[in-house]
Amino acid sequence: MAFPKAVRLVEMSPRDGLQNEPGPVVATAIKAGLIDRLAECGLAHIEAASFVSPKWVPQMADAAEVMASIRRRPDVRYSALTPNLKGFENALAAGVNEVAVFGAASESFTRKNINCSIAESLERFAPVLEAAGQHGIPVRGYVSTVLGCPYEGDIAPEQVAAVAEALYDMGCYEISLGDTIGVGTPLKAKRMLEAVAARIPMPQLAAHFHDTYGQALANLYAVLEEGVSVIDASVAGLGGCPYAKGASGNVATEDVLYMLNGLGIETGVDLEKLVARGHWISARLNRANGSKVGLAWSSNC
Ligand SMILES: CC(C)(COP(=O)([O-])OP(=O)([O-])OC[C@H]1O[C@@H](n2cnc3c(N)ncnc32)[C@H](O)[C@@H]1OP(=O)([O-])[O-])[C@@H](O)C(=O)NCCC(=O)NCCSC(=O)C[C@@](C)(O)CC(=O)[O-]
Repeated sequence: MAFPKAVRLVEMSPRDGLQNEPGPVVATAIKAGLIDRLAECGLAHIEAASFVSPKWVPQMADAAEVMASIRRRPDVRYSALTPNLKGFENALAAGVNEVAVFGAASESFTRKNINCSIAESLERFAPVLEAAGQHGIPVRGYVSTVLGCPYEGDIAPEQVAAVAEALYDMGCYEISLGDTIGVGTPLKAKRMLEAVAARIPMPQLAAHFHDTYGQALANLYAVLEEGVSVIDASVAGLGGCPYAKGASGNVATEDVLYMLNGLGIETGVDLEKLVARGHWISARLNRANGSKVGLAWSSNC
């Protein structure tokens, strides 16, 4: 299979990147400032917030305020996580363009993350899909732990495919496949993707890879070869996983973009501006920039 001509980048840093940030809650103005700066780079889909329980994820407690503070652009889709109907109603009131439900291929991870079984999670998502349909809001579906679980280890590709298919059949327009703890390797990623793509059309699949073991770019290359054309990434590699100590954030958007540019794949995103945004947010959070491209670019390497 040939590489896609164009890739849609879905920017994760305001949500996946910040939800697990240690220390004090990041100020709403910084979150909104990050989203606005990312939109200026040409990123057309930004996951801006999470309408989840503030007890579970305190960093996302100001989701509505973040949505109210951003300078909305008509060419940008602002999406948010919604684990249940309550989250959906709050997200709708805050004016999101799109929502996402999030499940996992592992029973243990599902329990730790959203406090229910896989079957119960699907039952909870059904009314979200129904309400979203009534309001014309597209719903994305996430499947976590597609290449390994911090509690159960290896996850069978067929198990990933079954959960992905259930979300797709429910009406999720796109399924994002999450290597939550970044343990995957390219061949494993290909095999998992093949199992899912046997049930869901490839254009409806997205790759959401974390970089804990430094494999994310290699894994992305492998699934690009198979025809994946939607990639989730986080500027400066922001993020982590609350259930896997030491897990890294999403692959850095700058690093993905540099690779895609090298492959001649269109994204519509400006790398120079993005590198500046990566430095901007790293300085605000007082943390090291996790993008190799960001660091190299700025040292004139
Ligand atoms: C799903 C629940 C709510 C279940 O949590 P629960 O405790 O089982 O829910 P509950 O229905 O019993 O409610 C408990 C309390 O939460 C409130 N509540 C209930 N729902 C909401 C809501 N939507 N917004 C605000 N508040 C809410 C509810 O009103 C109640 O408040 P209380 O009466 O105690 O004051 C909880 O487990 C939760 O919020 N989990 C979120 C976990 C999370 O956000 N994880 C990170 C995102 S997933 C991820 O990062 C992976 C991904 C997507 O990036 C892909 C990858 O990398 O693999």
